[in-house]
Amino acid sequence: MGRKAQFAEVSKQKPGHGKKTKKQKDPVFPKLLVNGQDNKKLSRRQKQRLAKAIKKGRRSLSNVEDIVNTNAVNESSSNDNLTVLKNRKKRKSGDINDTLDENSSWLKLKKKSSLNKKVKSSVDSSTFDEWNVSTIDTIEDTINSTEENGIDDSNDEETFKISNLNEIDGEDDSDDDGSDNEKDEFSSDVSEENIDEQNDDEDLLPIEKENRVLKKQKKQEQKDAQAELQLNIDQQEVFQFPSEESVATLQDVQQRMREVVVVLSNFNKLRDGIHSRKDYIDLLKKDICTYYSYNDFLMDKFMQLFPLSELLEFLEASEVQRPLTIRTNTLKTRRRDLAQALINRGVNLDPVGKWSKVGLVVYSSQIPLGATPEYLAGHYIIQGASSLLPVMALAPQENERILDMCAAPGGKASHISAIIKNTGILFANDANKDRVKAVVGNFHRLGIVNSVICNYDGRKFPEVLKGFDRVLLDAPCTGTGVIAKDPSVKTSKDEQDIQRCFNLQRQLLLAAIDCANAKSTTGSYIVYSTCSVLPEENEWVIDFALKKRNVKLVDTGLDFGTEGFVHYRQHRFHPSLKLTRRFYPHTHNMDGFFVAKLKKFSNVIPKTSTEEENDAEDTINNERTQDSPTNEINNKEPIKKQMKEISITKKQDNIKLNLFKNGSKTETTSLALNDKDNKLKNKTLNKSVINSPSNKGHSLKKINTNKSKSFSKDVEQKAIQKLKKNIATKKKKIGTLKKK
Ligand SMILES: C[S@@+](CC[C@H](N)C(=O)[O-])C[C@H]1O[C@@H](n2cnc3c(N)ncnc32)[C@H](O)[C@@H]1O
Repeated sequence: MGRKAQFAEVSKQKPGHGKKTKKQKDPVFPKLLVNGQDNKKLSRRQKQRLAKAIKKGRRSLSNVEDIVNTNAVNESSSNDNLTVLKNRKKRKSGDINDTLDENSSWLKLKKKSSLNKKVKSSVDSSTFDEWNVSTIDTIEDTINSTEENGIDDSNDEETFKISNLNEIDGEDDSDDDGSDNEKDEFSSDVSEENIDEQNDDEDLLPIEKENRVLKKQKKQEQKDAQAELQLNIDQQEVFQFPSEESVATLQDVQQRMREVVVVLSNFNKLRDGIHSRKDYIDLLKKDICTYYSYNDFLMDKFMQLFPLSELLEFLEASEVQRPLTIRTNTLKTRRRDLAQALINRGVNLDPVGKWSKVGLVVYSSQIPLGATPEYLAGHYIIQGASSLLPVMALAPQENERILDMCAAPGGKASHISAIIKNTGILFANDANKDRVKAVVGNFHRLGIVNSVICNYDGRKFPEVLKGFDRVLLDAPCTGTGVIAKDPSVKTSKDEQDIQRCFNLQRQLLLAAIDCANAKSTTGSYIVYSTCSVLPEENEWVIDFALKKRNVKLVDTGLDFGTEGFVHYRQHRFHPSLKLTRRFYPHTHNMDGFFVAKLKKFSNVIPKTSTEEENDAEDTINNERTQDSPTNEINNKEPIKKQMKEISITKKQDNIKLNLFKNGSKTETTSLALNDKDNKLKNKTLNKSVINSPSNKGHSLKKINTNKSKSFSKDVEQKAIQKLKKNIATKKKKIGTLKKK
């Protein structure tokens, strides 16, 4: 039964009836079995499998011995094997001619192929027994000599022996045809590896596979680094400015961005001599906007905020979503138990960092994290790592009265409740009715029972309720720190949005301060936070509050993050602003965030500021206030004009004297130096102190000559005259100093 081997030469296969007979050839047995000869050459795959199998020690010793025997070489005894090994070593060291061993009659090595070297090196470093090593070499040498000497396969005995080995191994060669043999080259290490890996992959544990992937990545990184190095070398040549007509692909744009950054980093040396620094910066800005899809306005803002190299890092990080994090609800479970429960469900997670005891970072999950039984039971809430920071800074205490002024959807508010263990009372407020519903849902799920959820405009909250021990203001903002989450920010923001935001933020912050009780025995702290990286929405707002209320900045208690700005471009903020904290996606691997902690030391609201607050409220309808940051930052014309009106002296003697002259004399507002000898001013001009960091010991008092009814016209005139005199003397002094 079955098909019979055709020992006679059959030139053509006869077509049969069935499918099998059409496809399958008659079995062919090695010719050696018939007449001791075989002209079948080994395919590359066969050779690889052979070498690998031996290397792995898969083949039994006897099989290999058989092969060696059939090679007609006297290597059956262990002594002989030793000899082969010795010869191999000698060949390596060049002590003997490659063909001086007993195989010299057929083993003629001219040069070693890459595979040969590769297998040898890997075998050398392995722990396989020496016998196998020598055998591999012998066989590989056979392969190489066969190929490289171009020995006629049909007459070659050893070739048969290797093919024989394949048959012993029982491997199916049906996929190896003649064309395979023609392509038989051992030149590409990479393809070798790939094939090796494919074969090996089946045997590997998942962790080993991951390790392999990591190694691959490392290799790729090395290659990239090399390419970058080359790029840097190339960039030593002068960068060619693109012509206006030239059309660039996205790749060209990316390359050009890097090149321009390099030129700008060493401008004098690397510039082309034709274009100015501004030309380069403009080109870079244009390219960045094209590449990352930002509008000009926001890119200007970021370019003012970050040095160029950091800017690219920030933009790159803003393209990638931050790792998903969850917060353990300690009202219901412990982090360890939650982690274990989620791991059991196939979630791959870790603690978020040493700085948090409740955060877990989730690398991968086989189930949606918003639908696990643990989630539904309220054991955790999905919350960005940076969202934990403001509540940590607030450090709420049990039994306190706490207000979260902008609470929806309730992530931070529920964190507060968990920390104070459902004691005291938490007011969770939000102006948006629909979003308040989310607070209700979350609080139910998380088991929060100490809260009052309300729906007021935060600016009006002091009229509703005051006297809180702590207030959290997680203010609405432009969201420039969370671009990865909401890429629409890239193109949707303009100057008006920022202005609208910081006006609202300033008013909300003043209201939050007014809600706090300075006489609280446990607190009287206000934490202000935003997910924006723009100073207009952060330092600027805090600086404003420092001037308008009896508050001071205190340490946030967060031991990481970068310090807030004290200087930003031409602007100077109160020095204590370095106590605030900034977080960036590119440096802290979390959303861009800002956190400031204020302590209220008096419930008295400085009187003069009410008028300005009203002014600020007016600006919510898109009017610009005098100290509007965007006004000063973006509109260079008003700054110059203002400077001309205000600036009288600067720096040299560390005193700033400012005089406002807006139109007619009746509108005049003046700022005068509060010198000790200036009794006139001390007596009459007891208005709010302006906390300018540049005052350095001198306080400036504000005189509103028009509105102040407390002093006579006479005193008013005297004050102005004395002030003018002072200014003249200062000017003179400065003039002489400058001359010197
Ligand atoms: C950044 S979100 C707050 C996120 C919240 N703290 C949390 O952790 O889940 C800002 C919130 O401020 C609210 N909001 C905007 N204007 C407000 C106002 N005038 N008074 C109170 N809340 C306001 C928005 O509805 C929004 O829910």
